Amino acid sequence: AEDGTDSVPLDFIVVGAGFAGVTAARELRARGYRVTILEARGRIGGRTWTDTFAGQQVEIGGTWVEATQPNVGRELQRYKLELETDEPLDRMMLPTPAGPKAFTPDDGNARMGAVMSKLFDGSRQYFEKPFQPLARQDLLQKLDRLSLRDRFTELKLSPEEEMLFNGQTAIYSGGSSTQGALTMFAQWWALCGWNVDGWANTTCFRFKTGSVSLLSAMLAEAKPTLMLNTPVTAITDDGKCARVTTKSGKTYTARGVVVALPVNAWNTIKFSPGLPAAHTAATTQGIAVKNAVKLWIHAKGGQGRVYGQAAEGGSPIPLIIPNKKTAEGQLYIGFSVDPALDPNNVTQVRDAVRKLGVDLDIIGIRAHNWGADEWARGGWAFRKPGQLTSLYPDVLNQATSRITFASGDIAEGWSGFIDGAIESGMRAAQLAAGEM
Ligand SMILES: Cc1cc2nc3c(=O)[nH]c(=O)nc-3n(C[C@H](O)[C@H](O)[C@H](O)COP(=O)(O)OP(=O)(O)OC[C@H]3O[C@@H](n4cnc5c(N)ncnc54)[C@H](O)[C@@H]3O)c2cc1C
Repeated sequence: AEDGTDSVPLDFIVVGAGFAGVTAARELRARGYRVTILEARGRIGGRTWTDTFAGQQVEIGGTWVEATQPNVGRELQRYKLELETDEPLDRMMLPTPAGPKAFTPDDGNARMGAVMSKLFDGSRQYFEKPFQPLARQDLLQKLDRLSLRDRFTELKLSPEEEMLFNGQTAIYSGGSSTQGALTMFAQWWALCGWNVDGWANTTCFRFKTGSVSLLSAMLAEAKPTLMLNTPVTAITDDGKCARVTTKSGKTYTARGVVVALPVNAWNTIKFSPGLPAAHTAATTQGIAVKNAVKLWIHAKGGQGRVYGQAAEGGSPIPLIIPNKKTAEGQLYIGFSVDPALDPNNVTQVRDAVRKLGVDLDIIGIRAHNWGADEWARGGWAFRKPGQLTSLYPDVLNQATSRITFASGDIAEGWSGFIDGAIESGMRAAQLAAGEM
């Protein structure tokens, strides 16, 4: 009876032990329910993964958080966890029509901030409430159809100006600025307080004891039955209860299920009845970017704390950000969305980074392709044109009376971030418990 496999149903099943699922489990437990978590991987954390590389604690997925993000801030206080601040940058290598050029961090950020202000001009109105992205749906109907590329075209910036930022719009969008919605980045800009210091702060602070330390603290409170290596294949709501079937053929019955998978993975589960139209559209289109690779690059000293950024199309690794020092040199975080790059090939990585004007003497690489990861099927969330206004009004609701979805990919505030995953888990627990 205790394991839900016979006639006595469990209270709640949470599928997926990333931040959204673990939060939902804790919140359901706080309401007095017993929770079982079914997780496909052999570890918790999903698209966050605290590990070790070059003798240092590193995050293979989501890394940076801020105490000013509402959900992260609240959790830091609750469990008395601390953040660590990255050392300041020595210099920024930014693209110019004449090639990469070194800027002081103040100058480089100010120049990028000037472009961002133009690109997202109007967002104080259309995202007047940054945590309620549909508050001004009236203003968003047309705007939400624009890609970031459409907005660049409309603005007619000088090549110098556009190059300073289109590498970022391209990589966050998944490869090209035509793929990502203007309103996605504009919402981040609004959440950052409409200024470039706020934006720079999104890549500055990390959990001192790793993202896994927050998850572990939450789990200690949630006291779930946690089943790792247990992929779920089918979920049924028969009106009386929810039935969850695992790959090994076991079936668990519960009063409700919180499905805390990446949106891109929803369509790997057989749902009966089938998903509502908005949920189906979301998982068919995908929200997280498909080819996301994050690389930890270990290089001998020499280049120091240099930040490098390419123009759109300028390098298979358009962004590198320095992280910790090691005994031998310096760790850098690189991002790529180029399927042609072999992120474990030192020569390819060195050549890609050289295009940013940074010459690294690489002694080690630790890369993870989140797009190719079968339990992620994508990296960070970045909505496509139209997705906010067409999907959010429905996808935030329960799918059926006993099936509720949670994911950082569909947060109202910081979607694409850990904060958004926690937010979504909080909301899903309320929905599942019948409080909304
Ligand atoms: C490369 C990269 C860098 C990022 N950088 C940052 C950053 O610096 N700061 C930040 O705040 N955010 C960052 N993010 C985003 C952040 O990591 C995510 O928004 C957040 O972790 C998503 O949490 P989630 O719980 O919604 O999904 P996930 O963490 O993906 O959790 C879903 C869980 O479901 C499991 N699962 C999948 N299929 C099944 C199945 N069939 N059965 C059972 N379980 C299943 C998965 O294994 C996983 O554990 C980054 C993401 C990536 C990929």
